[in-house]
Amino acid sequence: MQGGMDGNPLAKGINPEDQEDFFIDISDGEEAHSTLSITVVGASGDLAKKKIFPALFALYYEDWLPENFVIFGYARTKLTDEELRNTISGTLTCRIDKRANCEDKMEQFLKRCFYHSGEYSSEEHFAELDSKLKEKEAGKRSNRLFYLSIPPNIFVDVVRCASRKASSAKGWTRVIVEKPFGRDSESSAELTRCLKKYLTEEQIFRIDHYLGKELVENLSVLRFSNLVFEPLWSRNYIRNVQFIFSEDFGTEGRGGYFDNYGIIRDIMQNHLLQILALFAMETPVSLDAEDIRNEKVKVLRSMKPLELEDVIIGQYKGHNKGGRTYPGYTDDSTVPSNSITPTFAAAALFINNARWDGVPFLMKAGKALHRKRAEIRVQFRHVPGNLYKRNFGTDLDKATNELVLRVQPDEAIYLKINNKVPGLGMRLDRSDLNLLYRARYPSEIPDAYERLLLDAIAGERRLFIRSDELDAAWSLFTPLLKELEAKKIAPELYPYGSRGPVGAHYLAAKYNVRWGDLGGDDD
Ligand SMILES: NC(=O)C1=CN([C@@H]2O[C@H](COP(=O)(O)OP(=O)(O)OC[C@H]3O[C@@H](n4cnc5c(N)ncnc54)[C@H](OP(=O)(O)O)[C@@H]3O)[C@@H](O)[C@H]2O)C=CC1
Ligand SMILES: O=C1O[C@H](COP(=O)(O)O)[C@@H](O)[C@H](O)[C@H]1O
Repeated sequence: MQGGMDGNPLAKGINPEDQEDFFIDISDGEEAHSTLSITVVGASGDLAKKKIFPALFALYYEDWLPENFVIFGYARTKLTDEELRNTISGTLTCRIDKRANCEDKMEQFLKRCFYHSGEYSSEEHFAELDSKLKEKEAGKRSNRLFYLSIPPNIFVDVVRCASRKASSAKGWTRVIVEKPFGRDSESSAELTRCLKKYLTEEQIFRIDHYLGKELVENLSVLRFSNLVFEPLWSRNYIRNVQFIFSEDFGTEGRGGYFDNYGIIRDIMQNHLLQILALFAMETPVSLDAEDIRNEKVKVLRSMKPLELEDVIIGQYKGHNKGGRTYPGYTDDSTVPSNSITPTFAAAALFINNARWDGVPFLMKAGKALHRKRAEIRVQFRHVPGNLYKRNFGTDLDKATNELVLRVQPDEAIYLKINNKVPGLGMRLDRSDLNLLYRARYPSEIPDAYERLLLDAIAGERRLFIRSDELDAAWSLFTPLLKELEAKKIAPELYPYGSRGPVGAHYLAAKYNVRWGDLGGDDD
């Protein structure tokens, strides 16, 4: 395997118009003689329909894909090429939908989409796929990307078959692996060991789609390119940092998967921890993938593994509201009725290094809560000897600055500041300096999967998880997960659509923290 197209046009700030040149320049001058084949394994599934095909179409629509490309769907379900195309065009909803010529572009895109039905552990079926790929590649140098959008228990079978029978003979072969990467340190290490029998680390692209979200990508820009923020980024000025994920729906349809994992593995150990590592890392030597990932690993290794006392867990229960019945987690037919799997968790984490000593990093993640939201909240310390102290009464917390990065929905960055209310008196007000993306930037925000697919095609690994990062992440959570399971700790129940278990408030209060998303002025 070798990387032909190194560097990401997006990351390097290259305009879409210059993109053809970009690919030609760095892919050894053979664009016209090379092809890109993308095989979506598990093409009949939910993620493929919801995210992967729409992202590929958006990339095609905006001319980010190279001139010669084909897309194959692979799964056991028997489908014709036409049926796959109908599924793609029928279910496709993405940001491009309302653009000019969308239908024509879709028609052209669908002509590049094909399907092969096969078993996941059959080398013979992957050899058949290889023949079809070769036919489309027509003797050109071929780069092949496999996207494993399948349950993890079949990752290794697919990688074995694909690497033995369908890897590229003349170009690179890369594999995007969806989460979950194991259930704990041991199973994750075993998965990595098995994958590495067939692939090098450079060929494995472990995806965490939160790293592809616009605001997460912007986190480093905000910090490292603004003098007003970088000097404040430490225990000297920051009192606590909060990483919050909430969904206003339950496990609907994914209960079978979810019950085996729970919210800590589903959201905290990966999405929230990855954001935390990006937030807290030291300045990397450069923007190179290895330099960034080196710094993230250092942060993760500086953290104290979670203990039971640092965590509270919850599970949503059914209830009636406004004449509507909301199901509880265990009402889901794919979930055991006595399940104690957490659908909510809050945790306090600490980084034992000079920059962050003593600063609580709080995480909160839950399903079936009162709203859908993902955000990073940075609460700053009090102003020492604040001249206006008496204007805030006894509640000094109301006078502290807070920086909020709203990852979704309605992306925004805002800073809560104290301001004088205009008028003759001296009344202070907490106001927002607000950068609301939809007001500032007219263009739609690309979906995370677009960015990540493009990165994988370009061989840019910055936003993918390296195996040592994964080990470090699991080391933090594995002892806690084992203890929760061994002791069969029952989650605190919370009503579907509520703000979650009260325990989350007590946990925060233990560290003198208030959740910024609840009870505040932007709640
Ligand atoms: N859906 C989502 O929102 C998200 C999903 N993911 C991850 O992405 C991957 C794909 O997710 P999703 O599309 O929801 O998964 P699905 O359960 O829809 O599975 C994808 C395809 O895999 C095949 N499959 C399913 N179960 C089995 C099985 N037990 N044995 C063999 N094949 C099976 C089916 O295809 P066929 O029967 O045709 O072979 C199915 O269409 C998973 O690893 C998931 O954890 C990650 C983030 C979000
Ligand atoms: O990885 C996952 O993410 C989704 C939430 O993703 P988002 O981009 O819609 O915020 C979550 O619903 C799912 O449980 C989890 O596996």
